[in-house]
Amino acid sequence: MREVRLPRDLAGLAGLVLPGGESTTMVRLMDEYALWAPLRDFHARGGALWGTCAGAILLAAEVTGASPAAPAQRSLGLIDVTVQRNAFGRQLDSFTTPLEVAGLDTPFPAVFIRAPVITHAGPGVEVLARHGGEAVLARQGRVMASSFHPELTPDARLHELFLGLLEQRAPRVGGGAESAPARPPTLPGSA
Ligand SMILES: NC(=O)CC[C@H](N)C(=O)O
Repeated sequence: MREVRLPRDLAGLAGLVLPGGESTTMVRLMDEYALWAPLRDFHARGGALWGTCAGAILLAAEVTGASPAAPAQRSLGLIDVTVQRNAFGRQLDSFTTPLEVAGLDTPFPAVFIRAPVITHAGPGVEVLARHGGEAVLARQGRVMASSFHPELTPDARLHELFLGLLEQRAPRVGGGAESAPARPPTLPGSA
């Protein structure tokens, strides 16, 4: 596992998690570090992607603001969904809830932090969970999008689901682990 900040960091990876944060800032950083084409190429070459919260916003085909007045935002278009940002209100309206997820026997503890919802899913998209009627977890092929933050709970079932996508569908991208640059292990960052 390694942090990906620059296009070259993608070499040798089979999957990529786009974390939560602030998607407007992340769009600017993707411009700054020229990540748009390499990320699309990573997907086209068989890489699996999972976006959580702001990461899900980045993967969506279309992004809308919480109000019609909010400006539209560019996105990668790697999963055929429309995502509405900040759909549950402000930071103070963040919450945790047990979520029924298709394929899991017991509810998943889902942490929503100023989270988006999926307002439209195309025909190729499987909606795996809803909260209050709104889609909050979806998958299309080897791309997953979750409104919530599975990394903030000890429950690893969605991580397992993602790893399953790598094993089943994604050959290693960019020449295999052996040819990836050697790096010291990194601790998870605060982003
Ligand atoms: N927890 C998060 O990732 C919040 C996402 C943030 N509200 C955004 O629109 O980008």
